[in-house]
Amino acid sequence: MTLIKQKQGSNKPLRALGLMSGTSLDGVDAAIIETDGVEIFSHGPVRSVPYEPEFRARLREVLGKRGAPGNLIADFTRLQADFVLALLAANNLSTDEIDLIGFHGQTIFHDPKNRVTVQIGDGEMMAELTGIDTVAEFRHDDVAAGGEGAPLAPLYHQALARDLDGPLAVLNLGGVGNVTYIDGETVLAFDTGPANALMDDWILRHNGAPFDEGGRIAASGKADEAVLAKLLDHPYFDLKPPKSLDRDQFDVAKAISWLGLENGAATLLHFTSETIRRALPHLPGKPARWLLTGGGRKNPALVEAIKAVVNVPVEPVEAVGWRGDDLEAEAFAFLAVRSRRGFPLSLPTTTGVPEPMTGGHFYPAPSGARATA
Ligand SMILES: Nc1ncnc2c1ncn2[C@@H]1O[C@H](COP(=O)(O)OP(=O)(O)OP(=O)(O)O)[C@@H](O)[C@H]1O
Ligand SMILES: CC(=O)N[C@H]1[C@@H]2OC[C@@H](O2)[C@@H](O)[C@@H]1O[C@H](C)C(=O)O
Repeated sequence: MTLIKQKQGSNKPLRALGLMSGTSLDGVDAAIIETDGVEIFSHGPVRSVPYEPEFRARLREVLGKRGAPGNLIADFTRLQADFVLALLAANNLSTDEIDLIGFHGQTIFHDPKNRVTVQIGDGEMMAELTGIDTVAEFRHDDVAAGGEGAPLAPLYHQALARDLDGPLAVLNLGGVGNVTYIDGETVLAFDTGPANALMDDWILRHNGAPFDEGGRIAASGKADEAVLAKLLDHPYFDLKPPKSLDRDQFDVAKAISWLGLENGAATLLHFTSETIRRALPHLPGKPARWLLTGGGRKNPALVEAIKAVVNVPVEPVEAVGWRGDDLEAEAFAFLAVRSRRGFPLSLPTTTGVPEPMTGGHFYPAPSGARATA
């Protein structure tokens, strides 16, 4: 990466490393950026590592629970700390060249209406193991203040989009889907519905693969219209934003159980694209363009179905030079810097907090504890 010379002053850019483990449970992503919390000055090295099936199963076991065994939290944190050190070593960076880690952790439970959101991961241990100052627990304060606690990437989307013409929609197709509508200073966001999680679960159960590569299985089937209508008959889609979802909030197992592999996959894929149709009336205007991020943008069958729904250009975020595999890790690097600077992480229009709010908990690295990378 080309590292810019750091500006002096209170808002000098920091070199931050974001760590994201998303609802797909597919693995962990890390990305380094340089930012002052407003502008992004450079995009640095990235790294992704898939979880071993056994580790994924351990995470899956605690989904929907309000806590996790201490040894899982410690193993999860250690794995991510080792991953940070490996990323630095691979890029000849030492730990003292990184100012801050933004450690999202793994969401295992999300119930903002009852003011609870649980991300496992131990920020203090991360700071100790890496020797790098760490910000964690990004969603807690938002939820405690009555916000949804999610999505949090929208302010990063807005920062990235500052030179692009609006109105545009950034659609993240992860385990859960979330959209950010941006038009100048207007930014509005919410979770659209399930994106890949239900499809992944279906494929895993039926043929043991982690996901439907290229959407090929779904493309070889036919969506069952009656089942689709039943799935879409859910109060979530009529709720006005802000709104957010837990990974497993849609229990579709019974409705689709009798469908075969291909038709079940096709039905779930169209369920995802139809959730976008249901999102349209909640946007403040009609986006002139949709930019897709997250793993679902690599599923051509899903992308085609979304194109048919929105009827304006739909492109991967790479079309505007962003990094679709790394955007969320970058977002938590960005948010970590904003947290240190006391800048808002969320707005009434992104999570429903009563007023723009900062958040995140700071864990300073113990002095003299710089790990060798
Ligand atoms: N080549 C591909 N073909 C089809 N689907 C793919 C492909 N690559 C990734 N995906 C889908 O994308 C998912 C991973 O997406 P991503 O990494 O954006 O999720 P995440 O970050 O865990 O989720 P979230 O944004 O909800 O936290 C995979 O589980 C899979 O369903
Ligand atoms: C509670 C939680 O972890 N939500 C995730 C999830 O995954 C996608 C969607 O649901 C989004 O709301 C959020 O993640 C992204 C990174 C966000 O906060 O912007």
